[in-house]
Amino acid sequence: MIVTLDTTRLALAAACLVSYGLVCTPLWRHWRNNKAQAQRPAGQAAEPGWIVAHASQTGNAEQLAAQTADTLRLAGIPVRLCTLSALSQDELQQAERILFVVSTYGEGDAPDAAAAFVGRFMTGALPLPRLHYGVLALGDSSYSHYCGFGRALDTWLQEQGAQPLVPHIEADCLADSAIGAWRHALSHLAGTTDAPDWSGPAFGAWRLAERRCLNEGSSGAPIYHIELEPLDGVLPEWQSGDLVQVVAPAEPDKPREYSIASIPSDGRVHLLVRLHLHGDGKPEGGMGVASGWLCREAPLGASLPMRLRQHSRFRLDGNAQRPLILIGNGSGIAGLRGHLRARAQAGQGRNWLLFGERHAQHDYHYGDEWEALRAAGQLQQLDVAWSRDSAVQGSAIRYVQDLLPPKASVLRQWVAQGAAIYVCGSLQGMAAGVDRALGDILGRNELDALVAENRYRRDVY
Ligand SMILES: Cc1cc2nc3c(=O)[nH]c(=O)nc-3n(C[C@H](O)[C@H](O)[C@H](O)COP(=O)(O)O)c2cc1C
Repeated sequence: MIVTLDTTRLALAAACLVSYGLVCTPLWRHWRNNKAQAQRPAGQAAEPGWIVAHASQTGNAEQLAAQTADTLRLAGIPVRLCTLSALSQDELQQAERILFVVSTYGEGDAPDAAAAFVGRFMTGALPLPRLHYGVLALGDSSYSHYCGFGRALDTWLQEQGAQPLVPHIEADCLADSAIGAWRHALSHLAGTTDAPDWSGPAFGAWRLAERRCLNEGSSGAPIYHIELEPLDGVLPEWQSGDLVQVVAPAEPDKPREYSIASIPSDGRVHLLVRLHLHGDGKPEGGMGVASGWLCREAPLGASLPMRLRQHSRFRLDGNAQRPLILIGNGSGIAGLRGHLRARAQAGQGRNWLLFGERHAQHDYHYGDEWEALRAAGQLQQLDVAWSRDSAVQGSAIRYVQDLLPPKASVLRQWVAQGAAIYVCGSLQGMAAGVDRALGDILGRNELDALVAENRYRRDVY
């Protein structure tokens, strides 16, 4: 045996030992966890698992939560993946480790799916001394209440005595650096180095095949019907309610999302894009980067990077056989058009469309399609509100939400017959107004029950 007192050699040997330990510890934990799982009698939970809870409106937080859970499972850790509102008081108080992945909506609010959690727990005190937690907050720094809900949740948890496992992480527009930091923290917490690939599907090349302005002469900003086809000719699968992410050349790292207005049998992806005008409302005053490029600057035939994204909370899914009440305004008609086309294809005629815009003469987007569907018995009820026309005529019905109270008894009837309600369009004014009108007509508890049954779905922006 060679014994040395050379300090350099000793330091090197110590460093080797530490590195060896660092490499082995995760492997050992992985092995130990797998072994513990294998030895456990069926049905018996051997060690308290982790919970990964998500609150998501359009699916980003839900997807990241699922990837978080997969990474933990890969490290041999038992995980329960659920929505925030599915957590009971007992679970919260008994749990030792919960990872929260939450987005922010409205003006710093929780997504719809977390409303019950906020109402039940966050308005009061709930001692959580056992709990260790992490928060990944998704948001967009162009909103004034950046990551408002994630921050509020983090503060509330600390006030209840819960201990952060890592400082909360904020992801601005799903920034890679923040998602990377979360993955890194996760690998560290789980003691694993073999995290699965989290990157989304690659952007494909699509051709701008058709574009036409739908509202020439309107006092509102121009709105364009746009059709795109894949350059390689292979149309991907999607369902009505899904979204696309489009990248404009001037902002390659900030994809914009639009609802898909068509179904695969149309052979193309249709979008309805409102041209965003700055300043005085004239294109010379400046246009939105993505909408300006899509609606005006990109020449027909141009190729653009785009990918499709599942929007599970706005799909028909379990509501496909139910009567549908579709409520929207402005460009929100895009997502509703996808559903109406899917329904027509499936031979489901029990549909009721309520739509609001400015002028009957200029802003009845796809009006000929709605009239044709109605004539064919595929749209049982159609109600429209014209905000600028009614102002001139002195009518009480100005916005789409004003259509609801006069139809209260029909609405109750449809809901009693099992109808699902889909709302698509602007958050400001419309979504809150529709929500209030529905609450008044059906009762808040009934509306909350519809949310819980996935029969009240919103795609609002
Ligand atoms: C209508 C609307 C309102 C939003 N409000 C906020 C906000 O107040 N603060 C914020 O940080 N992000 C806000 N966002 C951005 C979302 O949190 C962000 O897009 C997030 O990635 C969505 O994740 P999700 O798909 O899981 O819901 C808003 C997005 C939309 C469409």
